[in-house]
Amino acid sequence: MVFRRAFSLLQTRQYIASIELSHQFGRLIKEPSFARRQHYFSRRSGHCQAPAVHHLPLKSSTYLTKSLTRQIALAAYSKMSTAYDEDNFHPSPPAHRISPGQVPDALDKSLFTIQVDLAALKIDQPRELPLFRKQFKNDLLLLHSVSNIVKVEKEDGGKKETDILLLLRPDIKLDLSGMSEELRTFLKDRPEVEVCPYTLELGYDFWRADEILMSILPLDLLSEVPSGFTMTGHIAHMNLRDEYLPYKHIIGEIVLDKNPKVRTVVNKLDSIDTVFRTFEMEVLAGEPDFNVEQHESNCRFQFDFSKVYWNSRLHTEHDRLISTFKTGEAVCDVFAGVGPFAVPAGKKNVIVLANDLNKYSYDGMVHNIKLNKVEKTVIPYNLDGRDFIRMSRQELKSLAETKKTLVIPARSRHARDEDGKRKVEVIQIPARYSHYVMNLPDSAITFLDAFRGLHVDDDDDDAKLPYVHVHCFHKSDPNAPKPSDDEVRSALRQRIASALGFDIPLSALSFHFVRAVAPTKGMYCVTFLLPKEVAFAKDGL
Ligand SMILES: C[S@@+](CC[C@H](N)C(=O)[O-])C[C@H]1O[C@@H](n2cnc3c(N)ncnc32)[C@H](O)[C@@H]1O
Repeated sequence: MVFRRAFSLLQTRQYIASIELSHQFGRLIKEPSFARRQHYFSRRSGHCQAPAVHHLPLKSSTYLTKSLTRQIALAAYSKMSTAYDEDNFHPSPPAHRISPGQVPDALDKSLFTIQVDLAALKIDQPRELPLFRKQFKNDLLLLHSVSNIVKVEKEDGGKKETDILLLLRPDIKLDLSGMSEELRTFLKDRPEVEVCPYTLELGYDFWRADEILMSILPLDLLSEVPSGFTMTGHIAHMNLRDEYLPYKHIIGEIVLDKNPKVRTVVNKLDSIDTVFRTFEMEVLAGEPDFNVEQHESNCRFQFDFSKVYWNSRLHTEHDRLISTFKTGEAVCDVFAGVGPFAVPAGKKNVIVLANDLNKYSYDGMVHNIKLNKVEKTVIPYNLDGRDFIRMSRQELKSLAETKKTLVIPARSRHARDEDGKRKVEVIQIPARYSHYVMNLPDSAITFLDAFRGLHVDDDDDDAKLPYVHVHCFHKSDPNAPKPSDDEVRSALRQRIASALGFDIPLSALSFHFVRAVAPTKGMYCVTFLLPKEVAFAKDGL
């Protein structure tokens, strides 16, 4: 079947992004997903009027390689030769392409203004406006963030007057051509409703970041316009590819202008630090302020983004694991960062012993424990992960023996008992952990040997052992076919078995795919009950 995909000029730009996305995941693009995307984009943009279409004669089996993606994108974009398409109103800012040698210090925003000549109805009876808008809605200008009602002040013989204009679709002309029969008949019956000219100005504020970037970047850089970023507090964090670096400050300025919540735009300078998972960053635009406040899992986190690890894309993973922890259970968070697992779990009255080797992460965690009032349930440590696992068992045991219970006031001040006193929850401190969380995907598996013999001093060898949630990356060979799920699982099992010094069967492991970090690199969380053979191994510790 021939895969003929029609898409509008406006949608072309979204199309570039969506092809790129699908390409990254190496999927064959199928017609239904395109249809859904088209629907979404046209709804979102509001540019739904009679779209201009370009038929792409692609076969359904066409695999969109990077170069094909670019060719399609450029072919489609080259059709957007004029800033304003007469028949189909999908405006784009005028092109002012800059080259690497001529990058201006700042963007001249006045260059992005276009004027569009429209026909408008002069409404003599303002109370009729709602009626007009309803009855002739298909004849009216429909453009996101632009009102189709305009008030024009004028002076008539020293007297100030205001005309109310209702802007019509751009393909409707002053001679009434292009309008619906209904409106034409109406105007015949109501000669007092005049059709007059109106010049609409669309300036820098109107265009989206990707539209401006499309109009300034060289043609060969249009296939992956870098308007995407990850937000951490007020910081937009970009990951610009080398070819976009000459334009980095202009790109940063546009991102800053177009996203009201962004105060600082940074670019990652080098690959992630191997020990503490932090990275060097450069400020592209805005204030050089790295102290952020981020909200996640109903908690507030404050930290210096330049000194600690934080990834806003992990929030679903944080929530997923936190939802498996039950009130009164004990959790050991080996690589806790500034507390995205530990603090929300503590808020659920889960007892958490949380550790991070990075002094700044540890300080951030201590701060966030206080900020979220979880001092009773979350205990911070600043140790190496292996040492921490080894002492974790004894630490909880002594806590359970010395403190025995935690008395935690109800979070709500309004939760009162019959005597009017604030309600409290009394929690028995367990002697055993229910969960170990190990989110250091690059190397967490290599710490698993620390579990050998961890329970050897236990009196009761039948008591339930903890779940271990170990995060890890799986990298596949970019030149080989994509590995199957079974192949990935088997490879991860082998690494875990070798670190545990125990041939753990595949059936004892459960695998959760967290996210694709790169086309050939996936992040996983592997969960298993600590095997008895490991916990009671005589050769450990
Ligand atoms: C990927 S981050 C995860 C942080 C947090 N759990 C989260 O989900 O966002 C890994 C953390 O492990 C810490 N870390 C790295 N090596 C460590 C080690 N040997 N012992 C303890 N913590 C370590 C880093 O400082 C970093 O905060």
